[in-house]
Amino acid sequence: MTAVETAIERLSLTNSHLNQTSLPATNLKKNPSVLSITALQDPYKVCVIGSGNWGTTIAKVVAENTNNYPQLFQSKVDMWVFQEQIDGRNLTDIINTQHENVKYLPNIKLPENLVANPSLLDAVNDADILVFNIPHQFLPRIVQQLKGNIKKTARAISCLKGFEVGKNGVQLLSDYITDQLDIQCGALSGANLAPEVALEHWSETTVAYNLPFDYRGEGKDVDHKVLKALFHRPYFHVSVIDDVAGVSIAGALKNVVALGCGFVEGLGWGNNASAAIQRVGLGEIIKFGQMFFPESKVETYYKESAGVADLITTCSGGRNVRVAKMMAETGESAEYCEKNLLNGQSAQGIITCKEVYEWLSTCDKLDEYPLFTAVYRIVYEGLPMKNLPDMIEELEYFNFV
Ligand SMILES: NC(=O)c1ccc[n+]([C@@H]2O[C@H](COP(=O)([O-])OP(=O)(O)OC[C@H]3O[C@@H](n4cnc5c(N)ncnc54)[C@H](O)[C@@H]3O)[C@@H](O)[C@H]2O)c1
Ligand SMILES: O=P(O)(O)OC[C@H](O)CO
Repeated sequence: MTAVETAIERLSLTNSHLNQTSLPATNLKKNPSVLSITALQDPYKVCVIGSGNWGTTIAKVVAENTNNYPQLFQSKVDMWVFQEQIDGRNLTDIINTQHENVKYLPNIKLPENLVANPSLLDAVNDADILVFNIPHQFLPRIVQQLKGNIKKTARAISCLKGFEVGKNGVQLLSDYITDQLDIQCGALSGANLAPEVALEHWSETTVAYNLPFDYRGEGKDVDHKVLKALFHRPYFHVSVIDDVAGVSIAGALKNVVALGCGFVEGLGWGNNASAAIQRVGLGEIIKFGQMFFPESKVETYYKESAGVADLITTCSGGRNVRVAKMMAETGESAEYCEKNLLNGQSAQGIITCKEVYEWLSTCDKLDEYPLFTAVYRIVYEGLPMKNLPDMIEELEYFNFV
């Protein structure tokens, strides 16, 4: 036997288990763990505020689970819909009869216990859990309407990706909801392109929530187990953690990085350039978290779906990258491309890069965030995209003496 034949035989022996097809399943995967959870006398009523591409998708996820766990949740889920007319019919009527959101999530069958409601105050009436899911530019007006009209004991989860920048400086949207409505609010974010989740293609997400000081105890209040039951599906795997800041920062800022990736993609520069933008972007995301939200944990950015996984998926196929690519290919403005490409949906990076720029400018920190600054200047000041490498790199030149 030659040395090569010996090596091949050894390799095939070592790998022989790979050819076995009859191994018991328990040898291939971890035993599933079981969460024990207290059944409730008054199951929680859940309301989803928003009905866009992600709003409708997460409402579908939630309604499937409220149907599954009658010990925990009332089956009916109200989804507040910003009313609009589609071919002369109310969008809410179409959703409630066809069980499909024909404008924002076409061709996806919605559960019948998901009810579209055009009245915000009626939808939130008596709700114990509020799931916020709207483009964040509309949040201030919505919380104004909710003030004094929600249950005092309600808890909330924000699925929004963005910041509130105002007189309180830069704020997480979950903190803004807590401040405005005096209810505890966590965050859900992950590598979750809505069309894929809606088709029930497997993905992961991260839910972050802290028990409030007035936590009423297990079986009486929302906790990590309740949130897992509300959001986890066989195709949508949920990890529940405490780091609300890390989850929210990563979710908001990856949209700015995705615009940068869209620019280089539209210029035809390929995958290497996109990877370079993501590398610099991840660094600026982590630095932003450590500088302005020191309670956020660095490990969230690389361990959780809300971190680098969301950055990768958004920069591969999200709406922000598509809008920026069209800007590069056509020379049109961000607003024009968003309007013409997205049929009423939003690319949140366009607003977020402005908010971040204003905040960094206030803090005199623009120099430390060259990518975020460059993206803003390209979108709002028309700087040439082809200068992006120079804008984000500290080049060292040779000086011959
Ligand atoms: N789409 C995704 O893949 C995805 C995934 C994860 C997270 N998110 C985040 O979820 C949030 C919501 O995104 P989306 O995809 O559900 O929304 P979207 O981008 O589809 O926006 C459309 C929604 O905005 C609503 N709207 C329009 N004008 C309004 C007004 N004046 N007042 C209130 N609502 C109005 C529309 O009715 C519709 O429900 C964003 O922060 C987004 O970043 C989106
Ligand atoms: O389509 P985008 O760019 O808004 O990104 C969608 C999600 O945030 C991806 O997780």
